[in-house]
Amino acid sequence: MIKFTNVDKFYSDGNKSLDNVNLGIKQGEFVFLVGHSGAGKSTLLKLLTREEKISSGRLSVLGEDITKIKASKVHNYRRNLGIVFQDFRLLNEKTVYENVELALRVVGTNAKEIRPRVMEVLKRVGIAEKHSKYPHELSGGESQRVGIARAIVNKPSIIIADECTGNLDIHNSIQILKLLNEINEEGITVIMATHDIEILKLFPKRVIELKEGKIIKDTKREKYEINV
Ligand SMILES: Nc1ncnc2c1ncn2[C@@H]1O[C@H](COP(=O)(O)OP(=O)(O)OP(=O)(O)O)[C@@H](O)[C@H]1O
Repeated sequence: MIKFTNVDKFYSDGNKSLDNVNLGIKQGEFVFLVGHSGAGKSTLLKLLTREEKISSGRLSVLGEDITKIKASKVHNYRRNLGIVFQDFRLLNEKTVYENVELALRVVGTNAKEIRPRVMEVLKRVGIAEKHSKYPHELSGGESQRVGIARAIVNKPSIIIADECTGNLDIHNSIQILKLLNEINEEGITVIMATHDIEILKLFPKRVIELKEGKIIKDTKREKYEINV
């Protein structure tokens, strides 16, 4: 359902960030993307979210050639995605409830459905009792739970997470990974870029390693041999 075929990505300064990437990810897989800083992890994720466009090759997601989507229609495509950020990106002047609610409002959800869906998803991530708090009143782990609630409230097919545990301690990172794992077990594809070696050890998943824009390893081994 995600297929990169001979994908290159050059930025406007001529920097080649992805070099002939060939990669298939099936619906329901959980994939870690690893590699040194500058290896191309964020670039690969940005191609999937259509924040950036490929320079050559082909990229299809959910059966659609996403390079052909017009800029004015990209928001429709993104409804299939739940995006989780390292720095949470919550709106500071909105409560937990309102941050999640907004994701439903922007896609025109029926007003009657909104409250039950927001509360259900806040319960799902274990943060329902904090629904009226503001982001500055939350810990990092709590903030990321809200980030995940916002990402899943529209029932996406794919979760894209760029270093989503990068600002958390190991305890909170594990809690967030457990949550992503549960979400994945419901059939949602999870693609997560990480530098977090402890997480890779604890959650044996497919690991794709990038180096200088190329995939140099793609493994489903129980224990990934860490050299990042
Ligand atoms: N907007 C941009 N314009 C020009 N070059 C860029 C841009 N974004 C990234 N790059 C370059 O592309 C390469 C890959 O960067 P990318 O951010 O994808 O790496 P990364 O593996 O995610 O790194 P990190 O782990 O530090 O986040 C790097 O050489 C980077 O300098």
